[in-house]
Amino acid sequence: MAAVDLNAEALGVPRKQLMESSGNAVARACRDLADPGASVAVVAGRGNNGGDALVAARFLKAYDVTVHLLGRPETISTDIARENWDALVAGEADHRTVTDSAGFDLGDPDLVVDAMLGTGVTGALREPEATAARAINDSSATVLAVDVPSGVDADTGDAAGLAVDADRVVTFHDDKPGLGDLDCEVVVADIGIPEAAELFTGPGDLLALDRDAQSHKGDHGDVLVVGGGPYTGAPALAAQSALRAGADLARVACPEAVAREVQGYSENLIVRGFSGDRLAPEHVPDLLDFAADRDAVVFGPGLGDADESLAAVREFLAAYDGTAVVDADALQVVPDVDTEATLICTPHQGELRKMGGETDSDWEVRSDLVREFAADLGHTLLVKGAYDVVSDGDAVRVNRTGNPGMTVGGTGDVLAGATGALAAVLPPLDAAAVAAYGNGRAGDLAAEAFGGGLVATDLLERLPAALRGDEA
Ligand SMILES: NC(=O)C1=CN([C@@H]2O[C@H](COP(=O)(O)OP(=O)(O)OC[C@H]3O[C@@H](n4cnc5c(N)ncnc54)[C@H](O)[C@@H]3O)[C@@H](O)[C@H]2O)[C@@H](O)CC1
Ligand SMILES: [K+]
Repeated sequence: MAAVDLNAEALGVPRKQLMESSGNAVARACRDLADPGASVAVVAGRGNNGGDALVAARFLKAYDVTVHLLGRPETISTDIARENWDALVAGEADHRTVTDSAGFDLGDPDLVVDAMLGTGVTGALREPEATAARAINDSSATVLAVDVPSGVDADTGDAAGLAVDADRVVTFHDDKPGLGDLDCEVVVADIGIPEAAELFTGPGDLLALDRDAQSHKGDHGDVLVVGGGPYTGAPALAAQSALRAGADLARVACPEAVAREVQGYSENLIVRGFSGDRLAPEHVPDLLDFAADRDAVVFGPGLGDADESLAAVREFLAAYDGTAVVDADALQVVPDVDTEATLICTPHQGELRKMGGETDSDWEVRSDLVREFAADLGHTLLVKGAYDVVSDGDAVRVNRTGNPGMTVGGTGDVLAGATGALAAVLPPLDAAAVAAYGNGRAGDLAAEAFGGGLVATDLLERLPAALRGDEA
């Protein structure tokens, strides 16, 4: 929800506007439950859940409304909730502040609006919320809960002890998993979050990358790039990109003949050579051993399309059960390989056709085609284009970052490496979507400096800023 929220904000629909819609939906539910003139007690906490109800109070002119704020106004935790409190006070609405539990008097209302806590609840209800919850549960009033009954965890439905016992819940945007088992009516209100906030990647998607401060080396991915032979820059770019996208370790397995050259691109890479000048089936057993201890493998950069190299990819995937990103020439083996592995395939539209997939110049039509093909394959697809389409066969995400300067060679290798790094820490669909977004943003930052003259290494340098969400 926080991710969708940020994406909506980036689309020009700020949180305060959503709060206004939420408050309006709460007021509508009140009108449903009580006749004009009825007494309504709005019990508001200090977060945005309370803020929703403070807005609702403004929409209930036909009722006898009393607003109880649990806590001192200075402790309201968000600006938008505080602004709505200030508006009620300035408008001389009937309001009280409850600074200790002894001071809470619910009165005898016909309807209670429970807006103490929503999705921001942590742990058991503290005071004065606990006292207020008991008073609400003891009263004979109809109880309308805002978003989720206070004290209930919206994800699990569990309450850490006491929770409000609601007659109805008006929840926002989407059903919450934890509300299913509650013994009350649940109404979902559309609060005007644009569909695009969920479909298109945006800054909210970067929240998935927030790191635990307690993390250790290796927690953020040990990525193996298998490639090189005819080309040496591609595997080096992909592996460096994995590091720039946050992996702790990036290794390259490439033919001995080019290992030195690959290592020469960067001392940050761990390069391991296998015999000869190209990947062949004889290398597979060793590679499988090596890959078993890695978090993700990136197959393809610079590999070429020699028959024996493609046969090796096929053999590898048939025996591998980890996570792999498949790019470039390696893509063509995917449709007829039987594998337990979780694959993220990163074709451009020409490669997609070569795999047997269809495409279309209209991105919406393309989205459906990509979803269907991903479902047929049983793998995640990231199909590159002006609008990148990502699908796991079920959900679809579309990425709009990037620019025409990125048609230069090597940007696909950067994307494949970043996808590998993110696949080590995120589910496949998210990894592909965030990688596409970050890669495109890195390209946009590079275009600011170099326009159509940008090169792939410019993206590498900008990938960390892009994945941090720095403005272009
Ligand atoms: N897109 C969204 O996410 C939207 C969310 N909205 C509302 O925002 C709510 C989430 O707002 P917040 O994140 O501000 O969180 P909440 O308002 O649910 O709770 C945060 C507040 O509760 C306090 N608190 C937490 N646990 C407590 C406990 N056990 N006992 C007592 N106090 C406790 C915190 O200190 C903080 O002041 C949603 O439930 C929904 O009602 C809406 O405004 C519309 C849009
Ligand atoms: K609530």
